[in-house]
Amino acid sequence: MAPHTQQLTRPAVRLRGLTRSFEGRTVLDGLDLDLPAGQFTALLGHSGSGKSTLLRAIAGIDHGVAGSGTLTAPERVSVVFQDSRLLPWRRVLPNVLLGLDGKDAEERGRAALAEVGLAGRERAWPSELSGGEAQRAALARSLVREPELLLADEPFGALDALTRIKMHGLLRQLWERHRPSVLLVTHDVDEAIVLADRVLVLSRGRIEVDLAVEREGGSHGEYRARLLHALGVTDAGAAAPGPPLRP
Ligand SMILES: Nc1ncnc2c1ncn2[C@@H]1O[C@H](COP(=O)(O)OP(=O)(O)OP(=O)(O)O)[C@@H](O)[C@H]1O
Repeated sequence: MAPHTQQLTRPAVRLRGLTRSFEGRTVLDGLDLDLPAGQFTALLGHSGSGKSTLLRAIAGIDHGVAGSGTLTAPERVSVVFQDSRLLPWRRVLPNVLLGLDGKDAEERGRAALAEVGLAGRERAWPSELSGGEAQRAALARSLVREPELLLADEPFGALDALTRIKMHGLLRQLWERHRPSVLLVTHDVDEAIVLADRVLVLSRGRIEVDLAVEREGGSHGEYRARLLHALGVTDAGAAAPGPPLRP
């Protein structure tokens, strides 16, 4: 992606009255949402609340699904999933370049791999990568397409806790450098607060909570409590801290 130079004022994504149903069950129910250009937004919601359905609708990969509403999204959209979806029969660099041509494509692919910390692994097979490295390669595959909008569906969900923390740093760094609009679907309230400038909660088919996260001066604990409350989850740890482990 080209380095960010100016913020667009027009929303990158505009949804109005978005409805999606499966077998007569309404999952998204007249949902309205604007995602400003360049904003990092996280989307929380219970399992089955429709987060992936919403993401697929925005990505335009829900053909054949019953629904209505209007949707505006940018032209260049990249999607990252929980699994890297690298083709096992191609090495890392050709995976990153898949479908791209042009004489500078290879150079851009190498630069994207370097940006995600995979310089030197261009000729590795996907089976030789760790889970975290595979997700780095998936991020490079997105980056090289210079997306205006990056949609990420639980991209770190299958990673161990330490790798997740490293990937948080990487994603935030890439976002700060290139400023695509990001919509990150996650189950993890802390991940949402750490990464995003705005956290949405999807419930009953609509955006029920829209919380701005102040990076300077905001309280992680307060955001966490508000979001857990909105999700109807009792944080037993916070309510009853219990005795110290080593009195
Ligand atoms: N293609 C489909 N056919 C039938 N039902 C579907 C389809 N896609 C999603 N659903 C149903 O729609 C509901 C919302 O699914 P979705 O995957 O969007 O939820 P989610 O919030 O992403 O869940 P999770 O957090 O568990 O991934 C679920 O009840 C699911 O079974």
